[in-house]
Amino acid sequence: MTDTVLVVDDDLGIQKQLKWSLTDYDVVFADDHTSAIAQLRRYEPKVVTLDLGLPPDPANASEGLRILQDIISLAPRTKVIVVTGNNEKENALKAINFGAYDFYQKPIDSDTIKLLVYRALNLAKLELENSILSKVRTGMSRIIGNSESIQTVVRKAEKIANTDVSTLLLGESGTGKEVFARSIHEHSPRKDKPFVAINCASIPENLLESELFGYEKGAFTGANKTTLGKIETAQGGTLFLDEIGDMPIGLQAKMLRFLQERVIERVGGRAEIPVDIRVICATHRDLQTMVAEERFREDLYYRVGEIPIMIPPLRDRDQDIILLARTFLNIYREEFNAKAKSFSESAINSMLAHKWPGNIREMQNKLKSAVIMAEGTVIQPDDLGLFAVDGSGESETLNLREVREVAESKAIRRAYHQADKNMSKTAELLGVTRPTLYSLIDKYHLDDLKSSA
Ligand SMILES: Nc1ncnc2c1ncn2[C@@H]1O[C@H](COP(=O)(O)OP(=O)(O)OP(=O)(O)O)[C@@H](O)[C@H]1O
Repeated sequence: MTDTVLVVDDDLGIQKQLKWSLTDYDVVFADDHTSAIAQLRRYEPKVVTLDLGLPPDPANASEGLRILQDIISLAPRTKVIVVTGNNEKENALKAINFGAYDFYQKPIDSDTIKLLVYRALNLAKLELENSILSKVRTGMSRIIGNSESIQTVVRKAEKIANTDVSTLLLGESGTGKEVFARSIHEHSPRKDKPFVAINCASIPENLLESELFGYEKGAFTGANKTTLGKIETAQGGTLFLDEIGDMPIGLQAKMLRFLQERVIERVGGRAEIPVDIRVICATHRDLQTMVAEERFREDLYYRVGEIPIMIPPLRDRDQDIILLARTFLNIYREEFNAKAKSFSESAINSMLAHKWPGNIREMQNKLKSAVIMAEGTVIQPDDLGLFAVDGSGESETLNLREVREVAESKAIRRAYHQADKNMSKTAELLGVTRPTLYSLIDKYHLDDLKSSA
């Protein structure tokens, strides 16, 4: 089948020229926003050439950039080659920043454009193949993210999915611990059996035992019938104990026995009931410190954490921030039938600069309200409740103290990752002493750097 190339240009002469140059392809045309989007939907071209100077604003690039953003948000895999006039380098760079594949300047040279289209098409095909392959290969499709940090964790999770070792998922709130637990279950031999989740922090202490272990009729006032606990209902499958660090110390001994001997007794019962389940635990607490402070049993700590997995915070996942934001934008746009379709450059920069203390859950909340609140089709930093920042990640504020804080925090974070989280090396890279580094970390509340030091 011949590949289709969409040419968006209002100049008939150029349309003709491109048609003659691109004889190996089916070339279809559009000359404004509406027809461009209609052709995109109809032909789903892998490659688009787009003139930036289009009506109603042919002298500027605004309409072209708007079309570009819409193409990228509707069909992110499309390779858009932007055509600009002379001396429009700034717009060309802007376009690349918005996700254009490449640009070239008029006048059009037949051989150059042929080569560009050929290469763009090859790349688009390769990416498509790769994405199909990687879906088959990794399968953990619930987990969105291409960054090295998240892919490393996915690979670990895939390896342990086939085993029955107890896994302890560590990470800040909202980083996706439950998503990982479910994915591990779905990729394990237990996948056709139940996945049962219980949050130890959300159930009052006096109820947690019966919730987990079940109870016999008459075990306590109100126990009218024998009731299975979460552990028994997970029989054959996986039990996910979220916020294990919040388990009362009194219950930890009973938990340990269940994990060691794989038998339980219901509350008020005597019979030992054998259970065959995989256990995955999670916590955002520092269990090692809790062990040192005798708030968490050491033997239980080793039992639940045979293999600990650290899920990185969102701020350490590079471009995944944008990938996730685009994904949630598409989901919420459909859910709320809203018109917001893309992000302004400043919104993208502000998301990349934000620390995301609430991680992916915070991003979901911010995007939901931005999609609902945005006035136009393009989401601005304001809609997200974020400060506008420019391309270098610097805050637009003129307050020198804030400017310094943003710049220094960013440099510290970069050095820290470049130094592989080694504090001495980080200090060296920054040209400060270790004590100075620690005091800056305190001053700017970069707490996550401190805890993993
Ligand atoms: N990589 C990801 N791709 C897509 N969605 C994700 C990803 N990680 C998390 N989410 C979504 O983010 C939300 C929070 O994830 P989840 O509940 O798993 O986090 P958590 O670490 O268990 O949080 P908490 O510690 O507060 O319980 C969920 O709606 C989840 O679907």
